[in-house]
Amino acid sequence: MPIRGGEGRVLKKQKERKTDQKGNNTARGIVPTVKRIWSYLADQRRLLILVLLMVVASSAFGLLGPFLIGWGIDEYFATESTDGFIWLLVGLGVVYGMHSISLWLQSYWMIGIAQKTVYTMRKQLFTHFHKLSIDFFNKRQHGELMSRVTNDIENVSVTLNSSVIQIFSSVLTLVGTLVVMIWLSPLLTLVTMIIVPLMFMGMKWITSRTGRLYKEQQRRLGEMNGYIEETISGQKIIKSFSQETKVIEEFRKKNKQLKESGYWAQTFTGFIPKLMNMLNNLSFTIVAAVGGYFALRGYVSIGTIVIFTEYSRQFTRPLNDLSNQFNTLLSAVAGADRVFDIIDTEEEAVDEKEAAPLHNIKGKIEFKDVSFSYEKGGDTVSDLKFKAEPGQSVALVGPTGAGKSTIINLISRFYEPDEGLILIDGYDSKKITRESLRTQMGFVLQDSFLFQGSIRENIRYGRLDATDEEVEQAAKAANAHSFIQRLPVGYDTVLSQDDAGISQGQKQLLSIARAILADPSILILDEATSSIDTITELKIQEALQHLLKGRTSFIIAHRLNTIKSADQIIVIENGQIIEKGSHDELLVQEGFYHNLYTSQLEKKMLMNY
Ligand SMILES: Nc1ncnc2c1ncn2[C@@H]1O[C@H](COP(=O)(O)OP(=O)(O)OP(=O)(O)O)[C@@H](O)[C@H]1O
Repeated sequence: MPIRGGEGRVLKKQKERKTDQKGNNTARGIVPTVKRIWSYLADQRRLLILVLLMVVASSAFGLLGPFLIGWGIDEYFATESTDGFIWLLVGLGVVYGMHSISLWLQSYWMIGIAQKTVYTMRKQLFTHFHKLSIDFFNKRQHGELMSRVTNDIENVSVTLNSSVIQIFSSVLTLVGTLVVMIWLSPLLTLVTMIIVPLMFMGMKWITSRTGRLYKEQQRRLGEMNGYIEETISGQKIIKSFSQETKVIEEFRKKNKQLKESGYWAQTFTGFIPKLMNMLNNLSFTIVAAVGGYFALRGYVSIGTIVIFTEYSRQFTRPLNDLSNQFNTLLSAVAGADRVFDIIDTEEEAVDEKEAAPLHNIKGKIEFKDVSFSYEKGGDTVSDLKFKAEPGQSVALVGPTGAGKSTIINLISRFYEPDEGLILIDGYDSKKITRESLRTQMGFVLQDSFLFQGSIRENIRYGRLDATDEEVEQAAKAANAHSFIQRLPVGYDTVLSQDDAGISQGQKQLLSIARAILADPSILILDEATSSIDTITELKIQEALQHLLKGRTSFIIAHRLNTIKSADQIIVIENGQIIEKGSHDELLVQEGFYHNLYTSQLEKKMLMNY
C-alpha cells in the first residue's frame, strides 16, 4: 500500500539519509538522533506552530502574573489607594485563566503530534522488517527485535508527549524571566544568578551518569524480552529436558541486571528534583535577605522584591525542567537509536534494474556451476550443476549440514550465488523479480507454520481470493477434509499459533492444502522427520502425490523410501554433489546413496522384527 502525505515525506527523508548510514548498529551521537526525531516532528509543521504559539502564550502569561502582583503591591498597598483594584483582580484572573488554557491546548496538540510521530516510526519499522533479508532474522533474537517495536518506540512516545513542550517553554520562560529581571533590577538579578553555576555543576555530574545508564537499561530490557520470547516459544523443549530451573535462574540474572541498571538510572534521576529544591530554597533565601536589605536602603521597592522572589522560582524551575527533560530525552534517544538501527539496516538486495516479472513459470530450473557461502571466504556449496525439467521431482539427500537447505535458499533467492548462474525457464534468476518468482513458489515445510486464526483462514493464506468451496476442495485433495469435519466447528476451528490443538501430521495436511490452493509452479518440500502414525503418514504421502503432480518440486528427504519415485535424486556431501540419478541408478552405483538406503532399510527391518 502506498504511504501517503506526511509519512511518505518522512520516509523519503529517512531513505535519503540512509545512503550514508548503511549497515547495522551505527553508533550515532545524541545530536544526529535528536535531529532525526525532529525531522518527524517537522513534518507536522502546522500543528507544531500552534503548539509553539501556545508555549509562547503560556510563558508570557506565566511572566505577567507575578509582575501584576508586584505592581499591585507597589500601587495599592504602598499607597493605600483602592482605585481600580477590582480591575487588577479581574486582570489577574484573565492572565491565570489564559495561562491554563494555553497550557491545556499545547499539551492537547502535542499529544497529537507525538502519537502521529510514533505511528509513523512504528509503521516504518514494521514495514522495514518485511524488507530485510532472512539472514538478518536468522542472526537476531526475535523477542529483542519485538522489544524495539514496543518498548523503544513507547519510550520515544512518552518523551515526545512531555519533553518537547517542556523544553520550548523552559527556554522561553528562562529567557523571558531573565530579561524582565534585568530590566527591573540588574543587581538583584545578579544575586538570583549566584546559584546557577552550582546548578550546572550538579546537573553535569548527574546527567553524565544517567545517559549511560538509560542506554544500558534499554539494551538489557531488549535482551530480557528476547529471552522471554525464546523461552515461551521453546516451552516444549524446556519441559522435555527439565531445564525449568536453569531457565528461571538465567531469567533471574537478566532480570537482576535490568533492575540494577533501572535502579541506578532512576536513583540518579531522582537526585535532580532534590538538588533543585535545595538550590531553589537557597536562591529564595538569598533574594529575600539581600532584597530586604536593598529595600531598607531604598534601592528597590517591596513590590520588586515580591516579583523577584517569585521570578527566582520561575528562573530555577525551567532549569530544573530542562535538566529533567534532558534525562527523559536521553532515554528516548537510546530507544530511537535502536529503532533507527533497524530502519537503517540494508534491505534484502533490491531487484536488478533490468529485472522483470516472469509470469506463468513452467518450472525448468538449472544450476550452472553455482557456488555460495554464508560467510565471506567460506565454501558452503560449490560447483553445483544440475537441471530439473518442468514437472520433475528432485530429491535432495545428504547428511546434516551438507547444504540441502542452502540449495533451496538459493532457488528461492533468499541468498544470491557468489559464482555461477541459476536459470529459471532459461532466464537468469537475477533478471526475474523476486516477487514474481516467490508468488509462483510454494512451500511445505517441516515445521508447518500456522497462524492464529481459523482452519479456513489458514488454508486460504495460500490464495486470499479463494472461495469457501475452493478451500474445501483443496482440503479434500490434501486428505484434510475428513479430520476437519470431525472437529466440533469444522473449518471455523480457531488454531492457536503454536501447537494449534491438532496433531503434527494434521498440521502438515493443512499446509499441503494451503500449497494446493496456491497452485505454485515450483514446490519446495521439507519432509517431516517427526514420527507420525502410519495412517497419517499414508495420508500425507497420498496428499503429496496429488500436490506434486505437474509441478517442479524439490524435496529435502530424510526417509529415503518416500523419494524412491523421485525423477532425480541429488546426493550432497560437504556442499558438493557427489551422486545424481534415479533411485535405481543410484542403487546400482553402490555409493553413498546405496549405503544410506540399505542402512535405513536394515534399521526398519530390525524395528519391525
Ligand atoms: N544462515 C546461515 N548462516 C551461516 N551459516 C549457515 C546458515 N545456514 C546454514 N549455514 C551453514 O551452512 C551449512 C549448510 O547448511 P544447510 O542448512 O544447507 O544444511 P542441510 O543439508 O540443509 O542440513 P540439515 O539436513 O541439517 O537441515 C552448514 O554448515 C550450516 O552450519
